[in-house]
Amino acid sequence: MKKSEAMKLLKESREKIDLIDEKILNLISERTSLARKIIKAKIALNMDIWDPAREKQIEEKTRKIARENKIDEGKLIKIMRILTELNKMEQEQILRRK
Ligand SMILES: C=C(O[C@@H]1C=C(C(=O)O)C=C[C@H]1O)C(=O)O
Repeated sequence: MKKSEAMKLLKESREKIDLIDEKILNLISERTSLARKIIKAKIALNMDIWDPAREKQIEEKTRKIARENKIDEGKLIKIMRILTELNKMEQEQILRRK
């Protein structure tokens, strides 16, 4: 591959990653903001913030998608655990403000 072609390929790929990253971050924000509705429902249902059964369901779905896409299961699980921790933190903050 010529250097100029390589530079063009790198630039175009990074531009695509930038767009994907922006979508991912917006989706993370949307996912986290759902904590407001979820904690409201949990208060009415007298439910704990932490729901291990639900998190197990999410983990199993994550493992399935990781296998289907040949992505490291452990790493994808870690990412999802961060997202669930983020959501639980948001629920706890809302609860403390009530
Ligand atoms: C969002 C919820 O609260 C917690 C966070 C979860 C998540 O971020 O997916 C899942 C289960 C709960 O531990 C929920 O109960 O659905």
